[in-house]
Amino acid sequence: MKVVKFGGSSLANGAQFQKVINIIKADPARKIIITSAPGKRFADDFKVTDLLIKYAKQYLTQKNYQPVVKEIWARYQEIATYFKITPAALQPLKQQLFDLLKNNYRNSDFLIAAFKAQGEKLSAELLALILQQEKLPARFLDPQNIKFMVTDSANDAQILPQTYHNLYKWHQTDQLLIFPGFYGITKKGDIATFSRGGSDITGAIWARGVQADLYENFTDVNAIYAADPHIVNNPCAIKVMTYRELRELSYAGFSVFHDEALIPAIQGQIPINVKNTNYPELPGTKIVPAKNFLAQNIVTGVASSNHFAALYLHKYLLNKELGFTLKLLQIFYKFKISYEHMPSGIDDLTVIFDKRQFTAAIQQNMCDEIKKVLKPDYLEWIDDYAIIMVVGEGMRNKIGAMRSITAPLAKKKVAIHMINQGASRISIMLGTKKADAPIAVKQIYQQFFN
Ligand SMILES: Nc1ncnc2c1ncn2[C@@H]1O[C@H](COP(=O)(O)OP(=O)(O)O)[C@@H](O)[C@H]1O
Ligand SMILES: N[C@@H](CC(=O)OP(=O)(O)O)C(=O)O
Repeated sequence: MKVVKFGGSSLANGAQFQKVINIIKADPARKIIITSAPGKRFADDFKVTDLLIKYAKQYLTQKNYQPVVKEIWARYQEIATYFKITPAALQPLKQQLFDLLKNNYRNSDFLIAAFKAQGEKLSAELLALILQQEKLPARFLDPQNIKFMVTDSANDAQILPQTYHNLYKWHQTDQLLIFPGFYGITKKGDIATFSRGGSDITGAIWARGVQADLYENFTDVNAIYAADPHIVNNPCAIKVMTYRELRELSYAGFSVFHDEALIPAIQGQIPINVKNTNYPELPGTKIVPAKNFLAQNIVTGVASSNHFAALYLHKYLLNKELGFTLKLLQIFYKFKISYEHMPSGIDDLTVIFDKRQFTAAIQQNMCDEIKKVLKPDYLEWIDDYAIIMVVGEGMRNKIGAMRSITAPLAKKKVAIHMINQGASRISIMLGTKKADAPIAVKQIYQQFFN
């Protein structure tokens, strides 16, 4: 059996829905279908998820939300009209969207989560209606009814282990199950979403839960490329890569596949195939376990990401000071801040964070407390920070890899603020200024792929 996820670009309008239906019909093994909310139809268009967030915020701030809710419904109406779905069949879907404001929510975070999740729910219900109209044995599954349980974090939930047990019941279904991506239900009964792009995670959870033979992830590119096509023109397509290669590259900027979605796939050892809805006959990219994987190149891909900040601390004899790092981590814990990396020297330490966790106040208070408790000789908050990740199973123990990465950067006068190699044997991480990140990606790509 295959679990198949269609991204927002694959469900953006009626014509895209038709391609999805053709793909479902083409292979009877495609039994469990995960939907995203309709995405952009053209470059300046809006994703339905973003419109739903606007709807929630306008409602919360008592602004006029009528235009945006009409705009959202128009997206579904357009698809329904394409397939000649009757107004009577459509009415319950429309009602849910308008009724969102009538429900009770624990707080504004859970309200936003519930509004946001409605995009994938309406896509799934509409797809089920269309497939039923085509006489296919399709059935919409509600996360509430089947107990797709997640943690209590409104907009950044994690799956609860009991969900895998609840999903296994469906492993031999002879129906076509249509399930909304991106969200689940907390123990208290609220809707909570994964982080943005999280329908990929739902698909991976289902694939592990029913022990699928394959997790197909349909998107709008022919393959995962060796570099982000927004940065490098016409990058090479990757035919096969390992889970951990993609995990590291997704973490550092390959937005085509959510980095957290790799974890259920790895746990269940489910192979993944990323494919293009517009050209389903193409092979796409296969993502497989490292066992028996033979690397074709030294480097598989190079990614960059800008949402980082760094805290640099200098204190003489830091290496001898008992409990220095312990106290530092206790301060992060107090401010509910997780850190990403912590490269260190004898008298220096840099801590790299995902800066989306910070407000100006948290940043200020945390730095003040660090100064008070740890008394560093020097503390600097570095906001202009990007991470470049060069990844490849072929890099393991490869002599000269570091020189091949840094030499082309020197040519373009890109300064490297940090190099981290060691913990992961298949990647090298570099810190640069944000403006240098695309130059660095292009240079490293040229070095290994041209
Ligand atoms: N290395 C990469 N390979 C392929 N696509 C990438 C890469 N890095 C970023 N992308 C972007 O990811 C997009 C697909 O992801 P996403 O927009 O989430 O699709 P979907 O709507 O199918 O969920 C592509 O259109 C491409 O612009
Ligand atoms: N619709 C959600 C979840 C998602 O995964 O979307 P997409 O498949 O379009 O990346 C979002 O925009 O975040």
